[in-house]
Amino acid sequence: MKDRSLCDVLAEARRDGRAALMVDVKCRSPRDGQLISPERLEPYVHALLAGGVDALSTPTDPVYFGGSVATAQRIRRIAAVPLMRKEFFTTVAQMDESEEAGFDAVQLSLSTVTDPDLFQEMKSRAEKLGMEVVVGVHSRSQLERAIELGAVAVGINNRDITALELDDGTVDLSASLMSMVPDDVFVISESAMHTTADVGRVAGTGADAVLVGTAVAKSADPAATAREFREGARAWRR
Ligand SMILES: O=C(O)c1ccccc1NCC(=O)[C@H](O)[C@H](O)COP(=O)(O)O
Repeated sequence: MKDRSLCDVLAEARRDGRAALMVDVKCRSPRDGQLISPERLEPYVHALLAGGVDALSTPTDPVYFGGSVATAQRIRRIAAVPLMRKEFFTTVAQMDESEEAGFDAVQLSLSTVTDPDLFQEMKSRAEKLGMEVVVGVHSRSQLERAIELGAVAVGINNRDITALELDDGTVDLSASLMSMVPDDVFVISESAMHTTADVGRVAGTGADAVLVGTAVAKSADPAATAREFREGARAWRR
């Protein structure tokens, strides 16, 4: 295990009775076009840190999300919080690449890594390299499978990632699946949160973290929005 641990951050939030705030540093979205220009990357990440973000993720896919491993390394250089990689992973070698780039965690989505043997090989390799694996799910059956696979953390994506964000997504999905998750599995609810009320509603279902991308990137004051979302994820749990 690395010094920085996403699960430690989630456990700490759980002990504090709040949901942690994760921000997805997404340079481009298929729905909204460019969100973070290359010259804005470092100021943006500094703003998130100033806003008290607990952990970060970033999609490294260049085609739809405008990301890259090089961009992730720029984030890594300035952010001491846990960093999770999102990607349409296709090879086990990408686990080594993730570790070398400085990621603490990878999200392996059951929607995109559909070959069970490849999924298992990627998971084992990532864990062997000391990274944490978040199993991405988008349905009840995928959540059951994630639990069977011994996931320590699941990312419930409120959007169908295979629709490339052109679906609206709804936090109702996280709300409906929460009761199925055993206590010893951490839950990150991801996507389709636009307001502090959305964040609060998800935190209120018992998620250990909320992961927001677009709403923070589009905000005129990302530090203030991160602060507000973090506070929302705390206040609604009381
Ligand atoms: O979720 C994945 O597995 C994934 C893989 C490759 C590229 C992107 C991926 N996910 C991106 C997202 O799910 C969203 O950007 C993220 O949850 C933030 O969503 P939003 O707040 O709605 O912008």
